Amino acid sequence: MKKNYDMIVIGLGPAGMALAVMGSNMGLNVLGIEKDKLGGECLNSGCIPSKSLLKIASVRRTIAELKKYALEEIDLPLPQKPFEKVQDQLKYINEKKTAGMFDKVELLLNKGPATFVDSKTIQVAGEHYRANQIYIATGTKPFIPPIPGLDQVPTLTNENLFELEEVPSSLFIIGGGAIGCEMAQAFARLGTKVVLAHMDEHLLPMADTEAAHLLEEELANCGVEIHNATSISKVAEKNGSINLETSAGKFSCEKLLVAAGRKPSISGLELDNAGIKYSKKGIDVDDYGRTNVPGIWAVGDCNGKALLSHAAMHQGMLSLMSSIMPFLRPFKFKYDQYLVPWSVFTEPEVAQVGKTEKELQKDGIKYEAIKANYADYGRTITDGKTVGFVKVLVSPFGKIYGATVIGEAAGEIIHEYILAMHKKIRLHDIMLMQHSFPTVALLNKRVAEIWMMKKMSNPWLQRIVTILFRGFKGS
Ligand SMILES: Cc1cc2nc3c(=O)[nH]c(=O)nc-3n(C[C@H](O)[C@H](O)[C@H](O)COP(=O)(O)OP(=O)(O)OC[C@H]3O[C@@H](n4cnc5c(N)ncnc54)[C@H](O)[C@@H]3O)c2cc1C
Ligand SMILES: NC(=O)c1ccc[n+]([C@@H]2O[C@H](COP(=O)([O-])OP(=O)(O)OC[C@H]3O[C@@H](n4cnc5c(N)ncnc54)[C@H](O)[C@@H]3O)[C@@H](O)[C@H]2O)c1
Repeated sequence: MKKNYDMIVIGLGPAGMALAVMGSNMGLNVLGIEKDKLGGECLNSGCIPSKSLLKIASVRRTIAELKKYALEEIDLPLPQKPFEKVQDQLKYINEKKTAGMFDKVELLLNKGPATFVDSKTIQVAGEHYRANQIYIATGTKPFIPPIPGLDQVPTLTNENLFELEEVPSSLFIIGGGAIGCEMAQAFARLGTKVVLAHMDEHLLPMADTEAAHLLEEELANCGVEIHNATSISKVAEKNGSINLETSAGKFSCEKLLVAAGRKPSISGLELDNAGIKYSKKGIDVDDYGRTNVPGIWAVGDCNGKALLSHAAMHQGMLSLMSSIMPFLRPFKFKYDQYLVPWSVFTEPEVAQVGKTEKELQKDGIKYEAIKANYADYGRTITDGKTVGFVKVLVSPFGKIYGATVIGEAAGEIIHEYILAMHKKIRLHDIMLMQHSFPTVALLNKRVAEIWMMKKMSNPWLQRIVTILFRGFKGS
């Protein structure tokens, strides 16, 4: 028997959740299909467990630094089943928070993967379901690089990392992206000897180079051994240890974490049955998230446009709006009309919006880089958080091309620049806006003041100011 719906959503991570919950709240008849757990990778094996582990590790680090805060030093506590704590938190969020959002959605949870029968029909566990609009939101899986021997040894990825029973004595991480950096710091702070190696020139390959170098220094201060621009030629297991041969030397470790990027999770969907086009990068979509087949959309990480939860949710919202409107042109539903910021939750945090210096140089755009340092501000000094800077890339007239923040609360204060760039607010507007003192966000105003003061150091401007000032005083 076929069942008919207004919309079917395949995969209930951030993208699918946004679609299913918003659609059902608009009164549509929605079927949500999830082969595993509600919340997808983000909630179950990505953003949330990684932040939970980072928090435990950060508290341990604070205890190790008690002397810095004029407090008596105490023995550093050993981790007490941190992964159980992480799993308890996931269970709480899943059962008490996420599940309640789906009360108006018909759910097929844990009944098996969805596969396409044709462009309007989906099959789950032998049953057929139909809808005129079908949204694929199946996310990604860890990419395992083709390194000889890697497929013969036990590896950790984000899919099993947070289910460990014990904190390992040593961990080798392949990958210096967001996952590699966050987990390197978390495990090092929990007492693991961590070595991180990756192919790129610096950590967080997409980041501002200066911020990446500062992060590298800070991770090294936590005890992480980092090898940039390193290739790994062989991996093998012997007597319970994993041995690696790399261009930076030979290494041996108890556990090996692979965090070398992602691949789209589309195998098993039988996309060919519906004639949907895809590549290694993901399902092909246009600017609105539409596949080549009318009525079928691919939203979130599975289309390979941006591998971030907030982008996945945003795409879900935009694609749903696009499905409602008969004419798309006048509405701002194109994905690329919106900036995609990102934050990495190490200490110091790293956050970015817009272009980096490298990108502006490549595009031949002239810019000024204005920086305010955390080390020069009373609040960050009293907090003991002096590592970091706010860097804004700006045109001579204050147009903001991009901003990088590295330091305490970077992921929070970057939002001022996201809004500024989104609404075309210039740097002098930020200077003229009062910021509450002594918040970390006041560093954003300080950057704008530094920019303005730099302008005022021009001898011609100084002459004009002097004439005007004296002239008015005299009148
Ligand atoms: C360790 C780690 C930390 C991260 N931290 C952050 C962070 O701090 N901030 C951030 O923005 N992003 C972070 N990310 C990225 C973030 O998790 C993803 O961008 C986000 O989860 C993508 O959402 P999505 O809805 O597109 O897909 P997913 O969350 O991957 O959800 C896809 C869902 O589809 C289901 N599915 C797949 N195939 C089928 C099928 N055939 N039938 C039914 N169901 C199916 C899957 O089971 C899954 O539940 C992190 C990722 C990792 C791995
Ligand atoms: N805080 C966050 O927003 C956050 C946190 C974690 C993950 N994520 C998302 O998850 C995605 C995946 O993260 P990731 O860290 O796995 O990947 P990534 O794409 O960010 O980085 C990949 C890393 O793996 C290295 N690498 C790839 N192949 C290699 C090889 N053969 N040998 C050695 N090194 C190799 C690269 O040099 C690079 O350092 C990211 O795109 C990110 O958007 C976001």
